[in-house]
Amino acid sequence: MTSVVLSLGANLGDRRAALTAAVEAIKPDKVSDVYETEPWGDDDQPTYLNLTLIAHDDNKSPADWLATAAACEATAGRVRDPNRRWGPRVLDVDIIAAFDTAGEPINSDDPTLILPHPRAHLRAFVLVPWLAIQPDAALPGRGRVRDLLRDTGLAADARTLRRLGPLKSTDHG
Ligand SMILES: Nc1ncnc2c1ncn2[C@@H]1O[C@H](COP(=O)(O)OP(=O)(O)OP(=O)(O)O)[C@@H](O)[C@H]1O
Ligand SMILES: Nc1nc2c(c(=O)[nH]1)N=C(CO)CN2
Repeated sequence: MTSVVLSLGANLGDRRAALTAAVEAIKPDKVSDVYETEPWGDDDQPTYLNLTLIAHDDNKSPADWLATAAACEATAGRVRDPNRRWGPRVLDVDIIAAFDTAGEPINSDDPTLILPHPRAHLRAFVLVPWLAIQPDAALPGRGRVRDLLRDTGLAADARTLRRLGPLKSTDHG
């Protein structure tokens, strides 16, 4: 069995619909509220809706989770622009961390699936929602999420996130 922490983001089209369809497909154990977040890495694009979730599956390997992520992105109609890194997208599903049955982190340096996600510790839009659903969350190799948000340059970024409430809520964009 693996459990995974996934970060979902959308900043094109019906952002909430894309997130909803993915969450329904993934059937997570816990889902954070939705946050509206400023674009990270490439400023010239619309704001994102982001959430973080925790899921488990007795039969899935990390590679199977990556296939699930890709299937959700394809269903949402994601088209990749090979010339633009961190550009806008209808849906992005990143695997932040994976854990085995004993709760031990699964590490990978295979470029098709790097675990834990190599940029997760730089992204308040991943860590703030994660901490909200798991107060003792720890990013393997980086320490407690609570400490990362308090002790690194992320604290300022964290304050720019706008919490919109649960995904199923009908208010907001
Ligand atoms: N932990 C991971 N989660 C998701 N994809 C990963 C991971 N590690 C490596 N990849 C690979 O990265 C490739 C590019 O992913 P993607 O286009 O979503 O990157 P990105 O979201 O633009 O940037 P970033 O990787 O910084 O989030 C994927 O096809 C996948 O094979
Ligand atoms: N706020 C925000 N910025 C991003 C996001 C995202 O999900 N949210 N995803 C990116 C590609 O991984 C690039 N930048």
